[in-house]
Amino acid sequence: MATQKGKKTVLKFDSEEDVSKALAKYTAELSEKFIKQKGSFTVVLSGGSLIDTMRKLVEPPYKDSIDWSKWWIFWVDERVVPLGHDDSNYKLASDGFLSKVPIPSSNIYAINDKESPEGAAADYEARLKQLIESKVLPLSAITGFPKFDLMLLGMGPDGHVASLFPLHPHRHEKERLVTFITDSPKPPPPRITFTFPVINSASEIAMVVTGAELAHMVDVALGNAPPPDGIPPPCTEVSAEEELTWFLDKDAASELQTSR
Ligand SMILES: O=C1O[C@H](COP(=O)(O)O)[C@@H](O)[C@H](O)[C@H]1O
Repeated sequence: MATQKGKKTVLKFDSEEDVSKALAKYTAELSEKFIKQKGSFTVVLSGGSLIDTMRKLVEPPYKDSIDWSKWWIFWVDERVVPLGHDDSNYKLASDGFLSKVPIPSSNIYAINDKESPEGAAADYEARLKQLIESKVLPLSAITGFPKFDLMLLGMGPDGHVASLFPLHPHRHEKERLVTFITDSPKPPPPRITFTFPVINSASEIAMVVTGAELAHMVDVALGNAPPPDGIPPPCTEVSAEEELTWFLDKDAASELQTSR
């Protein structure tokens, strides 16, 4: 069971465009803070709508002011398909974000797409462990799991985060850093995903949620509505060591507003 260790902040914006602007400012400020503190910035991406909402980060003034050479990129989840496939979270990020900024390619941790889901999860976990050994990734003093600086998460209408789905037992995984599934309810079925102990060890987490179809689940995630079938969805388990910040547009926050 995740414990709420850090602060939780809910930010509501008039439009998705305003979320995009605020997310860029927030990310740029964290980049500056962590690079000043520790000489690097480790960022974990999701797939889905997040990458488009990150678009303002690759525009002026941030494109030219961020020290991209100090960034390290990881994926909280990935579909086990070739990296050039349209379903690949790597391809999505590569086309919409990574190809536009000078992050060293050796700092970009795509999955090994030649492996099975099980092999790809084991390979990704082993590469994270090497980064722990080489001190690129510190361990959380609270959990002993690797501590990333920033995780940028999205959420599905069923309340899934990463590839941790409501009815899948791997959402309860407590030992592994990275696990896999072969039967995701959302296509494509084979995926790997960070586990909750890793997600919840991050310093900062941004939950970026836009669109009316997610309004009810936002209400559930923030504890204002009961979970469907009495089973709290994965989004209710997210917490960060320093701060969890929800970025919502007016549509995603629409049920919150009416319930107040
Ligand atoms: O399948 C996935 O879905 C979630 C949510 O996507 P969204 O389009 O509703 O924002 C995403 O966060 C995850 O990385 C992805 O693999």
